Amino acid sequence: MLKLRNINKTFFPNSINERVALSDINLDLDDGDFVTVIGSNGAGKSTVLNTIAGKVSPDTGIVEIAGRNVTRMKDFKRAKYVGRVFQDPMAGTSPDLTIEQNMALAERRGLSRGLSFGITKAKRQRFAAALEVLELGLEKRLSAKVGLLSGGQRQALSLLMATFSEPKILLLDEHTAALDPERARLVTHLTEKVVAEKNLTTLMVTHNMSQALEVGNRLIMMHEGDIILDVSGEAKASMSVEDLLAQFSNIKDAAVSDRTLLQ
Ligand SMILES: Nc1ncnc2c1ncn2[C@@H]1O[C@H](COP(=O)(O)OP(=O)(O)OP(=O)(O)O)[C@@H](O)[C@H]1O
Repeated sequence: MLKLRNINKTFFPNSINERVALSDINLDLDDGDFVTVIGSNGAGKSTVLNTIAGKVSPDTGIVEIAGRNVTRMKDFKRAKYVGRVFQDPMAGTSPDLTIEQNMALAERRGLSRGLSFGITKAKRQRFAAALEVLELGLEKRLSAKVGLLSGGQRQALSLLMATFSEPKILLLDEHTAALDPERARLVTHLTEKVVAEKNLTTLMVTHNMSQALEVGNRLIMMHEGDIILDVSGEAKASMSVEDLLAQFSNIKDAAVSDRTLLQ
């Protein structure tokens, strides 16, 4: 479903600010793979997601989504293949628009823009049915402004909107990190539910190692622009946080730094 081949990305090359963000990355995701991505600060996690979404153009290499070479496809065109949820609950939705207006926009993602939201009765029913899955009662608040929702509710709505048009790839960029533990658990649970129901191929960046082990069928660890560990299935299921830290130390002969270690 997703192929990254020999992806390299250096920001500000040949300058004093030069940063090698990705160093010959190769990654293959099968249909329905749910991959968690961990790594220390600056490891290149967001740059991988940005490269897949088309926000960052790689210096070399190929990005293929569902058999199509999208390496040079602009991000707004790629939007119909790629759904994304960011860390900031404010980022995925428009606060001044209602829930149904936000959803109408999400449904049209990647299509040409029209002037009206065109919310028909049938659409409203479809939106309500989709919202029911979240079990947050949002289906009864279709005409409420999104700015009135809590961070957790907003993030749950962002998740639904990102997956509404059934993207080929779902990118989750620390999407539970800004929530309190209870809401983070709720959104994680909803994520697992939506991904399983729609069989979405998913990459989820997290700084929380326990979450990275609990969720998904595969885990990759990045360090200095490189994928240094890739475990799946039974091997992942039987791993503990201590095992992960030990693996990191073995591979890189270094301790995992700051935030990653703390969680
Ligand atoms: N737009 C940019 N311009 C310049 N340098 C960048 C840009 N984006 C990322 N970088 C650099 O590329 C490297 C990888 O950054 P990236 O944000 O991908 O790491 P990350 O693993 O997501 O880190 P974190 O966990 O801290 O968010 C870092 O050295 C960073 O400073």
